[in-house]
Amino acid sequence: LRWRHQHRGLLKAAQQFPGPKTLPGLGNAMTFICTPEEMVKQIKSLFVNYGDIVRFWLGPDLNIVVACPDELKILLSNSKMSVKGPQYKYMADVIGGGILSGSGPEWRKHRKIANPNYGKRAIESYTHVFNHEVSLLMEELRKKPHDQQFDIYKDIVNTTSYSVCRSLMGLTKEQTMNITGIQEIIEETPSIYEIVFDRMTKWYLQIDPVFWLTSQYQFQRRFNKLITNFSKDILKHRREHLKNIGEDFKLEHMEMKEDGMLSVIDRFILSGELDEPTLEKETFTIFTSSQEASAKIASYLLLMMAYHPHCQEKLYNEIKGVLGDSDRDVTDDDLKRMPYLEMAFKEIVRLFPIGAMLQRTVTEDIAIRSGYLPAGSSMTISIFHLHRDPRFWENPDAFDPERFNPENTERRHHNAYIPFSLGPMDCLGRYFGIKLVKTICARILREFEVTSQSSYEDLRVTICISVVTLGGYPVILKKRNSTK
Ligand code: HEM
Repeated sequence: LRWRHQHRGLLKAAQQFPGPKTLPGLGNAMTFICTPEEMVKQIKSLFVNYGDIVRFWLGPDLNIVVACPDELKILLSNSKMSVKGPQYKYMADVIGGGILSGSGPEWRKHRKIANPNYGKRAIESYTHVFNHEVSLLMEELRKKPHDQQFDIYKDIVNTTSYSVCRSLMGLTKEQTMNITGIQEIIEETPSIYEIVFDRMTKWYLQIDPVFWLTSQYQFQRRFNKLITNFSKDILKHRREHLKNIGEDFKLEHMEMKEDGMLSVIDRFILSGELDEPTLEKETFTIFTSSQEASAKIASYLLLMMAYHPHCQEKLYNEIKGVLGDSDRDVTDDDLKRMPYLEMAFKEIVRLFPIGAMLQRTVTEDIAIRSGYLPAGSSMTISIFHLHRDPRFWENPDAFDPERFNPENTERRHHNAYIPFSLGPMDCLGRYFGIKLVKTICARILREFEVTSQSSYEDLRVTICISVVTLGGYPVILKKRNSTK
């Protein structure tokens, strides 16, 4: 009763918006106690039953789900919207409240320090590292037994992880291979995100004493120790490296707006702004925000090519036209000459977004078309459902890169496509991810024809922070005749 009295303004404001019936204390939290696949349907049914702006309560948190693209663009770009929502707390329990799950002055400071390494010019300087790591991947793929199906994500995630360590984090190949616990971290990261997402969506796991009784909590504790040791090791290497660099060089490169000569970790250390525990968490965040997303998108792209041979043929001809028959490095100029690869990439991040659902805290009342979002509520956006909304996408679940040819792009509702989010908290690593994914896929598809024993109709996906498949990324690689 006291809660109702204290929050009567929020309760009243909630009445502006339609939404499902609530249970005392729980609100609509029970809606999300279901199988992962059911959850995707439950969220869709909210839009179908209640329209573009829907309210639901996760316990005491009022969520207003906005599905109208024009409204979304304005809201995400609004400075009053640069506080991440309460559900990010469960992410912060693992990666800290910094660049990926934090808000306010701390987040702003970290983002500003890291920014120079994510610009286009800095990413250009990573060409050699990306290609070297992909060459090692190609060697592994060539050893795969002929005609045997395997989960390609497991190979690609090593490539993306090592690429990140050797570019954004500044480590040598040898240091990367020997970072404490790197392989365990790579293998267990999907499980930790499952736990985080479970806590975001299951009300009883949000009660700390209940969570502490679970095996998930034990796993999270162990994983957090892995993170600490992993990050300590990386920080040690970078501190040793920085001792041997002149002060003028450091000053000059710290000032640059776009630059890959210092690593992100160097910038965090040199800024002097982060205490040791924060440095450790942020070191892991820089790693995890990039390796997982890039590996997933590359794996989806290859799987979709396996499921859509006519698209693969078109893409193969484009890649072969640019790279010829040799297994040479892929450059930025090469990628610019691959428009179909760009279209395929865009279609992948439409269907399988990395930030499938976002949440922001409304810090002050914000006027919208049909009323206002009250301070203290959360705005929730389902990029997954926006990208499959039949009002904006014909045959929305079908894979069709042609949606992104210039004519169709022109015709489409521009704000209905936000794979990297929008506004001050948009994706920092888009250029990094795009280039790494394209480099991996162009080189694999040039040398191998990709097939699968399953078909697109068999693909089952769910939301677990990003969109994940329930059966991995099962492909068969067959060497093309013309490749050397
Ligand atoms: C390749 C496909 C990728 C997609 C589709 C993607 C998408 C997104 C989205 C939608 C967000 C907003 C998340 C939110 O507000 O909750 C985000 C945030 C972020 N992404 Fe990505 N991402 C990708 C790859 C990467 C890569 C490779 C990196 C790093 C190299 C990266 C680094 C980040 C960071 C640091 C943020 C937090 C930004 C902030 O809050 O200030 N992402 N990404």
